[in-house]
Amino acid sequence: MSTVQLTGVKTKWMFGLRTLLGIGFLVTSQGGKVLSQRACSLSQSLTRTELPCRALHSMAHPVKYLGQKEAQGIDEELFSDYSFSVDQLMELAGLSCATAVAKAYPAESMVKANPTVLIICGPGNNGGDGLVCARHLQLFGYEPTILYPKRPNKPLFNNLTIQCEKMGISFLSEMPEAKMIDEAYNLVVDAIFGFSFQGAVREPFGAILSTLKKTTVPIASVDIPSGWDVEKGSPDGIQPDMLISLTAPKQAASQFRGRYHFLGGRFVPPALEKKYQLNLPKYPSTDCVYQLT
Ligand SMILES: NC(=O)C1=CN([C@@H]2O[C@H](COP(=O)(O)OP(=O)(O)OC[C@H]3O[C@@H](n4cnc5c(N)ncnc54)[C@H](OP(=O)(O)O)[C@@H]3O)[C@@H](O)[C@H]2O)[C@H](O)CC1
Ligand SMILES: [K+]
Repeated sequence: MSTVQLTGVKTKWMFGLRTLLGIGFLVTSQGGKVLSQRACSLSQSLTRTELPCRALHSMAHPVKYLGQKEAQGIDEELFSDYSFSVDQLMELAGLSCATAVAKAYPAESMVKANPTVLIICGPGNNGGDGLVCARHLQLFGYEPTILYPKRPNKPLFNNLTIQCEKMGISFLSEMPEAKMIDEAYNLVVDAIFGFSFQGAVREPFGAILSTLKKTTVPIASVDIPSGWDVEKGSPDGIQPDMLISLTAPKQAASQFRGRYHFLGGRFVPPALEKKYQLNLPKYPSTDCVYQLT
């Protein structure tokens, strides 16, 4: 065991193969980028199939990056033509997010004494994915806490909220300051906005995103980094360490500079994939996520 100082946080870490691959350690995005590049080249020379990097993947099998209208069209078709319910897909989406988090940030390697995770949920289905993710993270041995400032009064979201409460997950009444987040949590899951986000950010989310920009703990964004234009991204926005694209990446994902890009939401019927020419990668075995980078 050795001890290193990362942005003022005393961090114990094992220098094993996992470290070399850049998986499982919570560092700032700057440190993350270095590890990420390292992980990519190492993985290519060691295990090409286990940790495919963006370039490797895109050469062999380019996944389609969706525009906003196309993403909403596929979503709509899943519900209308294929008769899925929102609850069904949200459960699979949220489970994918929790699984991706567990793969990239194993609870046992978190730098704080407890594997605490702050999950910030927005007012739409992206927020619902966050609630499901919180529930599964709890089952995976993490200590999730939820901030859910704008709750739609609909059975779906009420039920998801009750499920989390009954599982002993705490809900915060207000957004903590950046310093407090850095002290108390290992990771923030950003489930504020997904592919329906448009225009200038309205409160209370403007203040929440400003605070998130000041934090140094890694951020894992669900589907889109919140506040980013769904197609063009946002150079001044939050810069997550992880992105979990659901169904297929959106065009903004091409601006993502974090370490981990996962694909989740393994629920797309083959005919729909073919119609939209999604070119989804083959998920390994029974996995519900695929690591793109
Ligand atoms: N097919 C799939 O891949 C599935 C993905 N899922 C997840 O669903 C989201 C998309 O969900 P949707 O409800 O359509 O939209 P969002 O969650 O992105 O956001 C809608 C809410 O956000 C508010 N909003 C929009 N823009 C702003 C803004 N500028 N400022 C503040 N608030 C904003 C909007 O408010 P309104 O007042 O405009 O109504 C909505 O309340 C997708 O990304 C995935 O994460 C499904 O879970 C499963 C299927
Ligand atoms: K998000």
